[in-house]
Amino acid sequence: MSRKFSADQFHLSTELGKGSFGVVYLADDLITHKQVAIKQLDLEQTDDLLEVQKEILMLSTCIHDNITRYYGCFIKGHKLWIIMEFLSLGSCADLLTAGPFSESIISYICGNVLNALDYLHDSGKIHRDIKAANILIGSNGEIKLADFGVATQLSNILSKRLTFAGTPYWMAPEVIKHEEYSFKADIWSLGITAIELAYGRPPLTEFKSYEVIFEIPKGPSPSLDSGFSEEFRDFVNCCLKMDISDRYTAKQLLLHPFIKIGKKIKKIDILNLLDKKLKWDLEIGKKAKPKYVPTELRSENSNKNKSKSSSNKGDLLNNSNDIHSTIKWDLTLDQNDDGGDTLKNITESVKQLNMNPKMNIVPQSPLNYDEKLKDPIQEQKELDMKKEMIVILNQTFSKVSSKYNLTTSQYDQLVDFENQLIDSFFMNKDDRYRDIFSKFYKIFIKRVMRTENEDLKKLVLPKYYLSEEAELKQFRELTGKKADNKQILREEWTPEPSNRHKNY
Ligand SMILES: Nc1ncnc2c1ncn2[C@@H]1O[C@H](COP(=O)(O)OP(=O)(O)OP(=O)(O)O)[C@@H](O)[C@H]1O
Repeated sequence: MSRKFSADQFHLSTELGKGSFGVVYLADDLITHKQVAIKQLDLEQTDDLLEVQKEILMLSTCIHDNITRYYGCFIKGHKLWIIMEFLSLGSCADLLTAGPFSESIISYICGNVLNALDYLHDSGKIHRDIKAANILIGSNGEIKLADFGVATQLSNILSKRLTFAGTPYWMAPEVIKHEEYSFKADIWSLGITAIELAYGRPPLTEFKSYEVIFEIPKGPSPSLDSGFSEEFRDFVNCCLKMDISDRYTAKQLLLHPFIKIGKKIKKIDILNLLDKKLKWDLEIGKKAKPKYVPTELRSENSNKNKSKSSSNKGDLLNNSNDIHSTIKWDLTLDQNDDGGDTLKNITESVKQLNMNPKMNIVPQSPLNYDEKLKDPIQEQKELDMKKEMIVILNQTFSKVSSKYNLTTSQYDQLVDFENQLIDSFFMNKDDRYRDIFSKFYKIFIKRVMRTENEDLKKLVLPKYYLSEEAELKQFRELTGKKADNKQILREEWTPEPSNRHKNY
């Protein structure tokens, strides 16, 4: 029997994550005293909502150990609230940010997802959106599929007003070609997900999402490189057969030798993924997720409190808490279950990191990228880049030291700073980690440019940025137009951009 819900019975707290269509929050159910996850979707068109509600009602009858429970849904204001089981370790995609998974963990995850798919396919249902972001992990290491059906219904509705609905990297060729497709489309997506878990991203990410829809049907099927075991490579090949009739079923894949490898996985192995993720978040200085702010409070919060990327305009207050509050929150959640020992380990490692912020923890992916880099041309390229960076740093150093007459301690500190810069780009040769550092610099500079604390701005930003920011401000005031980047400014403001540039 389905329960009736109302918004008043839920106390929403931290944001758990964002998807294409909405935001997911952790909430306390004040009636059952249990924690649930609530997905809030901004829906402007209410005419299709009945369909979505029916779909979720159907989902709530879907009960399986490897499928996230959907308890029900209701509409509040212009939002649809979907109430579901809370899985405290989040999604595989969340944990994957700290590095690819080992083969045995991938086998364990695939085995569990296959159990869910076998159940769904036997009952005539297709998931349609298998990917790491839709595989959730509970505090006991349990693996559960989420977003089943809901995503499809909603994307149908939302695509009427959005140009972009979903991401095609996991889509089977027959789905892209709009051919008739069956439950075998889920098997293709599982194969792509297995590759995603092994490399940290699905195949073909070098293409934009609108380009990839032409690439997938062309073939050949993606595959794993020879660094992986024979069993794993064969498993992926069985999932990724272009010809649907050759593609294995969930039942057949459950008997595949690769799936046996995951049977020895223990809860601690899964919890270690969380440990690694927490360390990684700490390493990159990830901030706590924003707290939920009820709609009624929105008007009291000025525009500057808006989360820019959120589709729920004005919903979120930027949280001033630092990373430690996230970690504390994560740990308290799990303290109620029987994972005591592992949690102690996590607490200890986090404590150590807090006491010694200089402790050098660089998250290592299970794949050794140094090992993988055997190509001599690539190695030479690496060496050349490093040499060039050192040359540039030395030139910078000598310019700074001659201009500013450094003390011994300033000199030492600059040397440390230089070494850290080199390490951040060359210690780990995986592009994703390097990319994080360059993204970090970019966002940091942008944020400082926007601060109203002029002293801080002057302290951190070079003169070039300060002058440019002043010009942007003047441009906005005079034209009433928003100009957020150099390009717009140059196109609309300066007649001869190249000359202006020479002034700096
Ligand atoms: N039941 C849940 N328990 C815990 N965390 C959840 C739960 N559901 C979702 N999340 C978190 O919220 C994030 C966003 O979920 P959501 O389903 O909205 O989007 P998605 O599946 O990641 O992407 P998309 O909607 O584009 O398919 C997830 O990646 C996960 O971190």
